[in-house]
Amino acid sequence: MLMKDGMNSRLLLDCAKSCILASSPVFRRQQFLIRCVEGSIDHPPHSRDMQALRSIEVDSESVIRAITPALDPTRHKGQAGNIAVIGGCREYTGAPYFAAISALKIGADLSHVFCTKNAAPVIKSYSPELIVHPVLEESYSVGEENKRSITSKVLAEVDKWMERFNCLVVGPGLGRDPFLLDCVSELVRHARQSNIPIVIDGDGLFLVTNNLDLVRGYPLAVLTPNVNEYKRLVQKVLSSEVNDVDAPKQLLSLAKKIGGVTILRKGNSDLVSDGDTVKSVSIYGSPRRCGGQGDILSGSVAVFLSWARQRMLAADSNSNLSCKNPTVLGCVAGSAILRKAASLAFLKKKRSTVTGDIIECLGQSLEDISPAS
Ligand SMILES: NC(=O)C1=CN([C@@H]2O[C@H](COP(=O)(O)OP(=O)(O)OC[C@H]3O[C@@H](n4cnc5c(N)ncnc54)[C@H](OP(=O)(O)O)[C@@H]3O)[C@@H](O)[C@H]2O)[C@@H](O)CC1
Ligand SMILES: Nc1ncnc2c1ncn2[C@@H]1O[C@H](COP(=O)(O)OP(=O)(O)OP(=O)(O)O)[C@@H](O)[C@H]1O
Ligand SMILES: [Mg+2]
Repeated sequence: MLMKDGMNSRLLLDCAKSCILASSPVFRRQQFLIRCVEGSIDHPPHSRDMQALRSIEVDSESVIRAITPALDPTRHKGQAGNIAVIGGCREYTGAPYFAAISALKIGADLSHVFCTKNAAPVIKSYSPELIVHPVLEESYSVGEENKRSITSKVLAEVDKWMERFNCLVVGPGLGRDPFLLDCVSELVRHARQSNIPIVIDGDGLFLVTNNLDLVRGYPLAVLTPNVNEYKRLVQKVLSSEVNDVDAPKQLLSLAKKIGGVTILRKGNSDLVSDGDTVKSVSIYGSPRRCGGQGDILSGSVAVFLSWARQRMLAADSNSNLSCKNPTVLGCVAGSAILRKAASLAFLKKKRSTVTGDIIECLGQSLEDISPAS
């Protein structure tokens, strides 16, 4: 009977399946709430919790349909998105590749990677589709006396391109070398001066958590923390521990405290807040937790954010979406498409599903929601 008041039943069943696969007390509580909403438990004692769960779940498919641009023959290369990933070092070459190729597979026209010199040939060898710039340097390869001139060179190299990018993704596979992170801090400042949206993920969050002024008060910044990264952020900003019982409220105050940046807290349900509103995406994904899914998410968010921004800036924009913040819309759409792709990949590959399999399903998941023609 609770379905009648606007609940999306498929969405709830998706949500329930996801929770069944999880076993922590918090997930069991969510599962219980969903069964209450479905009506399979008669007199739920925590109706306020149920209402909270229902009120923040967003119709992510409508969001995707509203912001995905038509494939218009009058548009030229770059208009559907020109994305740059800043990441890739000695240890990690997979993460920046996953983020950058996902951006292309969602529908961006161009995808760049700015990485360290030795990571570049490896990343290039994964795909000829990516434009790879071997510009970053780590401490071990530079003498103390060269640091300043190398930083200027890196900034000049990236600045040549900066104005063309619709969004930067900073951090997948970036590593934590102090000199490299100093350089990247400067790049973030330059992007901010140029009003370019920035998605901060992975080691970019390590950098930003220790230097919050880089993003504080910048409405075009999106942070996409996983469990560890979120814990560090909460400890640093709120001087408290993660509160799983009142997760939306804590996320809201965290985003507010950093001056209205948008935060996508990844987990069983993905929660999104810009300090003003909280949305959740709980559609069924996959029980496989292979590394790299967060990288797909960051590349996807970058593209959808760019599309949402274009749509919101368009003079004829008359979308009736309840939320108009393009960073929130980008996060919701990115989360939903990753989850759909993960679910499709798991149907085919089961326990052997890896990140590449999910990337292969990105196109189909978007096509199912917003057909190309
Ligand atoms: N195929 C690939 O190339 C993939 C690469 N990936 C890339 O990996 C990077 C880290 O991301 P992740 O998700 O492993 O970080 P997270 O859960 O905070 O850490 C787990 C534990 O490890 C530790 N730790 C991490 N980095 C450290 C470092 N540099 N040096 C020392 N310690 C470090 C950390 O310790 P703590 O931070 O608590 O001190 C925690 O205990 C990031 O760039 C990501 O994009 C992933 O995207 C997956 C696919
Ligand atoms: N417990 C979970 N149950 C269901 N889905 C989850 C769970 N945790 C994460 N996910 C899904 O996986 C996506 C990536 O989250 P994850 O926590 O794996 O990021 P990450 O650790 O940054 O990944 P990466 O390995 O790329 O760095 C989330 O957006 C969400 O859709
Ligand atoms: Mg990650």
